[in-house]
Amino acid sequence: MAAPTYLLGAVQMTSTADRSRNLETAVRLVNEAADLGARLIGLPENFAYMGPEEGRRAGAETLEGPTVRALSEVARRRGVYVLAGSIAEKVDDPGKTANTSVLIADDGRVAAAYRKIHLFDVSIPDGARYAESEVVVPGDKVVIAPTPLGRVGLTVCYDLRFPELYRKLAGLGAEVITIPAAFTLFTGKDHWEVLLRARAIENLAYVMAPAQVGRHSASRQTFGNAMIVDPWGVVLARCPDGEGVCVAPFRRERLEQVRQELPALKHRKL
Ligand SMILES: O=C(O)CNC(=O)[C@H](CS)NC(=O)CCC(=O)C(=O)O
Repeated sequence: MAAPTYLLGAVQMTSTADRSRNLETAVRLVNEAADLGARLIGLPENFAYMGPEEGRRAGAETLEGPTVRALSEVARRRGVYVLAGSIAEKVDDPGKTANTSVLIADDGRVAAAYRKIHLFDVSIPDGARYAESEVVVPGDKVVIAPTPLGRVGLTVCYDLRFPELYRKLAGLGAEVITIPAAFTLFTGKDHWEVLLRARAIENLAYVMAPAQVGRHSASRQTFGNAMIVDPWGVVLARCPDGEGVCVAPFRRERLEQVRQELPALKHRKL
């Protein structure tokens, strides 16, 4: 029987090219969220490394690598689920990696892994150019993880702009949708909250969105505003600027009430 109520936790951090500091910060903030009572705790996209491309590829790991292992240890020790927002996962193509979100269970085992499907190939009007598909292989699988905390649907960052992925997750029974991100400041200031709340409202699900924040290098600045949104679209918790965590309750009764009062998922025609 799935837990009726528990706390979700979203981490906000400023990852850089300093891997050991990033991992130290990630572990510290997961522990902080666990201290606050959170049982499903998410880290942002690329929490382990944000820096020059060569360094990202050089540090690519498998799901048995040191980054996931370190977080598995925390998950097991604290008895919490940890979403390793995304890591650069080693793939067969030596020039590329996958951008993979890994859900680690409270016994330390990998419960699910999702490879980011939509890659950020965008020239931002502020001058920055992103060409993620030059270095990342896209995933092609929709991933839902049945857990004792509910059915968790995994997505990453730019996926947020593609509602059809979230519809598929809703069809698979998603109750909590995770969206770890490194949204740019430029797009995030206008789009991030609107899109997160829309995904929660239209799919009548909790949304947990850990985020990168602040300045990562001379040319990269992210929006932050890690948040937790309820199935009515209400922002239950939001991180203020800087590194930290925010927590908010998942309540199954609330989820079921909202779905009963507003049965839109049953009214689909297309
Ligand atoms: O580049 C890195 O170091 C880390 N990777 C990212 O930050 C990823 C891929 S480039 N960013 C996004 O998907 C931003 C999406 C976004 O901002 C939007 O949809 O508006």
